[in-house]
Parts: sequence; structure tokens; C-alpha cells
Amino acid sequence: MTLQEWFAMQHELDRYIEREHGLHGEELFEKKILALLVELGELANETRCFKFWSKKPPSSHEAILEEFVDGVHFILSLGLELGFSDRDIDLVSQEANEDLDRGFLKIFRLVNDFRQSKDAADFEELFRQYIILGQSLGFMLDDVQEAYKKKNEVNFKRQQNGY
Ligand SMILES: O=c1ccn([C@H]2C[C@H](O)[C@@H](COP(=O)(O)O)O2)c(=O)[nH]1
Repeated sequence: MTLQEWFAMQHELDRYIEREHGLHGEELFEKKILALLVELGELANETRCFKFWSKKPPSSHEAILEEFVDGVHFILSLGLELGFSDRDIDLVSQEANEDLDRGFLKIFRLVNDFRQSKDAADFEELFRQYIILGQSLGFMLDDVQEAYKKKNEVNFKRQQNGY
């Protein structure tokens, strides 16, 4: 899937949600920023990477991947809000974070930087670093795109079922 196809899938879902909830023209940027921060917290919780006080293991690889792609939805959606969907962002890298906690904290900071600046370069850096966080969790870009497609479909069904 190309990046343009990825944005197009998100665009369809966002438009469906907006129609379903009568939100056409509503300012959703800040809500989507908050939603992304919440998803990041949920993702960190599933990995349990920061829970030095607990011996419980992390959630399954699948559960963590599903949380991860929730975040991808909101990143794409934020890019669409600001008209960045035609940008050529190179998401392919071999990088991974050496320390997961710091990887998460970096994304929280990048989300806030992007919230303030609404700048294309900050958006691209956020998207790239989020993909690198995924690689640190063991997800290659292809896994992420496949899981995204599945969750996108689930999101449509949820809307159709009165979520
Ligand atoms: O405008 C929106 C609003 C929500 N979602 C998707 C992203 C996540 O996959 C899911 C979040 O749903 P919860 O399970 O957190 O309610 O909804 C979008 O793609 N676009």
C-alpha cells in the first residue's frame, strides 16, 4: 500500500464518521491530538514497559499491534486535517529505539510539538518516529499496514452498528 492509498483509506473512514455524527466542518484537530495521546497511553499500558512495580507480562503481540494501529489512524487523520496527505514521507527505516520508555516519551513530545506548530516537517517527524516505535515493538511496516486495514474495517463496522 502506498502512503497515498493509506491516507485515502483514512479519509474514507473519517468522512464516514463525520457524516454519521453530523460533524461536517467541525474543528476536530485538538480532539484528535488528545485521542492520539490517549491511544499512546493505552499502547504503553499494553506493553507494560514502564511498570517496574509489576511482574505481569505484556499483552499479546496481536493486542499490542491493534493498539499501535489505533494510533496510526489518528496520525493519518491529523495529517488529513492539515492537508499533508500528498506529501512524500519516507517511512522506511531500519531504526529502532534502544529504550522503549524513552521511545514513548519522545512520541508524546513530538505530538505536543506538532500540536503547537501544525507544521508539515513536525508531522513527518512524528509519523516517522511512530513507525520507528512500532519497529522497536517488533512490527515491520508491512505488518502495520495489514493490521491497519483490518482495524479500519472494524472501525467502519462499529460505525454501522451504532458505536
Ligand atoms: O475521526 C476518527 C475517529 C476515530 N477513528 C478511529 C481510530 C481508532 O482506530 C478508533 C478509536 O476508537 P476507540 O476504540 O478508542 O473508541 O477510531 C478514526 O479513524 N477517525
